[in-house]
Amino acid sequence: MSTPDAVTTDRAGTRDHSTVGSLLRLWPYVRPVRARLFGAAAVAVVASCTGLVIPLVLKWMVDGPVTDHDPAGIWLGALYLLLLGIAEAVLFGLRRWLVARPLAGVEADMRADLYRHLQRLPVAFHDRWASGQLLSRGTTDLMLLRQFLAFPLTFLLVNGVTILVGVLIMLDQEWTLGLVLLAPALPVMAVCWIFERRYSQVARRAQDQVGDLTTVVEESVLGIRIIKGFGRHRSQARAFRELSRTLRGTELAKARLLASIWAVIVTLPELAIGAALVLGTTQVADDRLSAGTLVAFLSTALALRWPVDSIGFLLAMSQEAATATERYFEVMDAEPESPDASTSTDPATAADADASAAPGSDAGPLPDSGDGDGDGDNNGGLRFHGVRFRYPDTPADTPPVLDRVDLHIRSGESMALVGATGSGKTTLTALVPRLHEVTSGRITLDGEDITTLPREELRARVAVAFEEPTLFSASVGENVLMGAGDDAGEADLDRALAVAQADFAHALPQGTATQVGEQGLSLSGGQRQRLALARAVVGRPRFLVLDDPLSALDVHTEAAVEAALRRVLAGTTALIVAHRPSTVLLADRVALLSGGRVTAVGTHHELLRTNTEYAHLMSGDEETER
Ligand SMILES: Nc1ncnc2c1ncn2[C@@H]1O[C@H](COP(=O)(O)OP(=O)(O)OP(=O)(O)O)[C@@H](O)[C@H]1O
Repeated sequence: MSTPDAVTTDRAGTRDHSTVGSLLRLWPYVRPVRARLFGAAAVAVVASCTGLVIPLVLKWMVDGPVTDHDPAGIWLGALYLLLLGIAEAVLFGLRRWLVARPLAGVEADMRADLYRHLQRLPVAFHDRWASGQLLSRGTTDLMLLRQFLAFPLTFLLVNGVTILVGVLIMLDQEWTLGLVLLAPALPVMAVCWIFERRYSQVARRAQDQVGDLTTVVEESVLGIRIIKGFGRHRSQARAFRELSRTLRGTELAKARLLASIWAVIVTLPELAIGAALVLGTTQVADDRLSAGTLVAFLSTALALRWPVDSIGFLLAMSQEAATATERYFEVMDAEPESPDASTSTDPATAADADASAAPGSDAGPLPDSGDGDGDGDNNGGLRFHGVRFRYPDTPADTPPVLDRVDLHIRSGESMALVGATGSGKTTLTALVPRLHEVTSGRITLDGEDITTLPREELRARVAVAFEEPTLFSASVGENVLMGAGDDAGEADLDRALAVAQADFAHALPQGTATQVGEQGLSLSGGQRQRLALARAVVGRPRFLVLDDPLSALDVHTEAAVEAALRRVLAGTTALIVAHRPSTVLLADRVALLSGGRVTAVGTHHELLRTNTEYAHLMSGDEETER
């Protein structure tokens, strides 16, 4: 998994879209609600322009009823102003009502798509990406996008139109004063342009740092036992503080940029209004301008203050939304698991596959794997043919983890896989359900190449249980039945629990309906392992791949589990990663993985006699076993 820092620099370096270009990618999600969004924008434009009529009513009042001392006219003018104010408020309320529901829907759809996509991305992607980065994309970034669609998107348009209409009204009132007010337009636009470029970089940095911070929090919560156990809370807190200080620095840089653009955007127009006021007053004194016109002019200028002032933070929010869009699509653009009936999409993988001269490699006939079983049944069971595997992210010149692995587990047989730590046992088991794609060679189930099977079917045939059992926040029963089809019921659950020697589940406070917490933390390691095993067997799989799933069990429970497994799953072909002789003895035969290859296959006792490496690996617990 990448370090948080690596993720930050990595992702920040990928920016090559303009703000508008990035935001346009939201269109497919916005399309279904475009009518409401455009309707809301139109309503907001009308509401905002309604506000601009108020200065015109004021002009009419000053030059008319006020000058003529006509109280009835003044009351009428006041009524107009009241009605205009109410209309403006109602229209803005209507705008909010129009967008609230559809935009919540857009956010929910994008989140659902992200979640669905994450499920379809290969394990290699998840190995590479820090979970906090994914979490922050699914939460903070999507929230920023909804806010952008609800507010800055509309108001950049509304304020633009309002400013345009306001300027036209002012030019119409008195063009000389209008030009004075227009003078700051060019410098303000130049500042906005510079701001947009600078802000985009800091915004990206800040959002990546939020992802890094989320990763640290998540890891600290998940690893709280380790942190406490090793007394690492201080160093963990220090790491968190440092990241959080860095984020604070970035946020302050954002604030500084925002403050400087705000200073320019507010100051220049204010100076222009001041200048127009002086100029207008002299014109009124010289009788070249009516007092009402000056009042209307200045009221319009003041009414435009908010639309102009808000441009700074509307641009900032848009920039953050563009960054959020980029971050969202970085995940969405990642290639999902290669489609069924094909091999890896990794170019290095393809090159390797071409270059491979391994026996049994792609497209050739399936020769005897040379496993020495001599049974003549080449196709039954689970078979590895010249399998070679290198992790996609490792440099091309590093030796592959697995190199020309040939192994045949006969139908109905259980094979233990033994090897030194780091020899690639877990990696080999992950290839069977296609959690990773072989670099070259092939794996067959009853003669069928696994790459020709739809993934769903493959994973229904092959059940897996890993050493580190993950339980979800659901009931015990739901966790176990995850391993079976929708039609599985209580009887299947009870049978699976019995096979996995997990009858303790019935004694839990609410029996199998008891909720187990995040990762089943309320259960012991051995209990969790047994539930994970029950999940693996509940669907009566034809093939079972167990990555040392009994490591947390005592020898007696382990023997009971295996005896039950043998009885109930008589027709199942199993590959079981084993570290202890007690586990190895439960299998029919043992394969030794060494230097990326299967170097010996035989029974436990045969290998003990004939293979020194095996004998060495098995020594230790050996004596207790005999
Ligand atoms: N996602 C990964 N990316 C790159 N290399 C990896 C990845 N996962 C494992 N490796 C490397 O592959 C090699 C084999 O690892 P693997 O987990 O398969 O060994 P193992 O035999 O199961 O070990 P153990 O007995 O300790 O569980 C190791 O050198 C490991 O560092």
